[in-house]
Amino acid sequence: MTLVSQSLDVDINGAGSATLPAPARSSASTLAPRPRSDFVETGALKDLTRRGLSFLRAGYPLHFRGPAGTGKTTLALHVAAQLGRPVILISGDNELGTADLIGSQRGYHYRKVVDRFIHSVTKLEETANQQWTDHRLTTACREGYTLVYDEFTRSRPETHNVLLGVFEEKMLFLPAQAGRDHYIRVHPDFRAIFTSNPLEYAGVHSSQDALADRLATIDVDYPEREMEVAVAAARSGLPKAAAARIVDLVRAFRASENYVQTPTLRSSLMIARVAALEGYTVAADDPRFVQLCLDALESRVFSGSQAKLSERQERRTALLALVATHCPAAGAKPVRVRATPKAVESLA
Ligand SMILES: Nc1ncnc2c1ncn2[C@@H]1O[C@H](COP(=O)(O)OP(=O)(O)OP(=O)(O)O)[C@@H](O)[C@H]1O
Repeated sequence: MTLVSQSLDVDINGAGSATLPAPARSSASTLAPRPRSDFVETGALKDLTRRGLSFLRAGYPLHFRGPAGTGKTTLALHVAAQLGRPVILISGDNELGTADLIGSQRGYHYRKVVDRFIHSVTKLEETANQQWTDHRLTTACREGYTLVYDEFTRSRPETHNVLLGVFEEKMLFLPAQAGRDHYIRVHPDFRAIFTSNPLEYAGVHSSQDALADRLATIDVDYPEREMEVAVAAARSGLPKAAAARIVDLVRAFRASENYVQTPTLRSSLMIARVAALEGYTVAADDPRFVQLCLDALESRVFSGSQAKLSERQERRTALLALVATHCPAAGAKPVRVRATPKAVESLA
C-alpha cells in the first residue's frame, strides 16, 4: 500500500492559499487586466497612457492624481495592462497596516494523507504551525508584478514607510518572522501605479513628503466632452446623440458650480444607463426622464434636508432649466431610445 501526502494550507483569516515553493507563501491573488469591449480610448487617454508608461519604463513609480470620477482607476489598470505583467490591486484604507502590505505569520496547517489505492481512506493531521505568508507588496516585489495601489492616501502615511526603501534602494525590508529573508531585492520588472484624489474631504491623509517626492505624478482632470459622450454611449448602449444630450446637461450643471458634490462622469453614466434600460425618451417632455435627472443630480445640490424650501425650489428650477436646454422637448426632435441587450447586461 502506497501512501502519498498532499498538503493543503488553509488561511484561517479567510484567504485560502495554494501551496507555493519555499521559502515564502503568498496570499495575494493577481489580475490579468484585459481591455473591456466598452473601453473608450481617445487621443487624450492615449497621451496620458504614453506619458505614464514613459515614467514606468524608466523605473519610476507612477501616480495619477485627480478628482473623483475622472477615470483614474480605469486608466491605472489600462496602463498596467500595457506592461504585460500580472497585476496586484490594493485599495487604500485607514485600517490598512504594514503587515497587510508585506505579510505576516498566519495560517493553520492541515496535512491530508490519501491512500492511493483505497481513496476512501484518508487521514487528517492538524498542526498549529504558523508560517510566514507574503502579502501583496512582497509578492509583487518578489515576482516582478505590477502593483496598482488605488486611493493610497486613504491609508495612514506610516503604512507606506516600507515603500521608501522599495523605490530608493530597490529593497523590501521584512520583519524577523519572515524567516531567513530579512530583505528581498526588488525584481527588476516590479512596477507601481498609485491613484489618489486630492479633493476628497473625508477619510484621507496627506501624502507623506518622502513618498510623494519619489512618485512621478500626473494630474488627471475631468475628461473632455468627446470622451464623456463616448463613455456614456458605450457603457449604456444609447445612441451617441442621446448620450451627448445627457453629457451636455451634466457638464453644464458641473460648470454652474451650484452643488456641494461635483457631478462627474458617473452622473452621466447613471442617467444614460437607467434611461436606456427603462426606454425613456431623452427629452424634457418625458416626465420619467426629468424625474431621473432630478434623482441623479438634485442630491448633489444640498447635503441632507437642512436647506430652506425656497432655496431648494430655486435650485430645482435651475436644474429643470438645464434639462430643458440640453434635452429639448419633442418639438426639437428628441431622441427616442430603447434599452439594448448590451445595456441591460452591463447593468446586471
Ligand atoms: N476609458 C474609459 N472607458 C470606459 N469607461 C470608463 C473609462 N474611463 C472611466 N470609465 C468609467 O467611468 C467611471 C469612473 O471611472 P473610475 O472609477 O476609473 O474613476 P476614478 O477617478 O478612479 O474615480 P474615484 O476617484 O471616485 O474612484 C467608471 O464607471 C468607469 O468604468
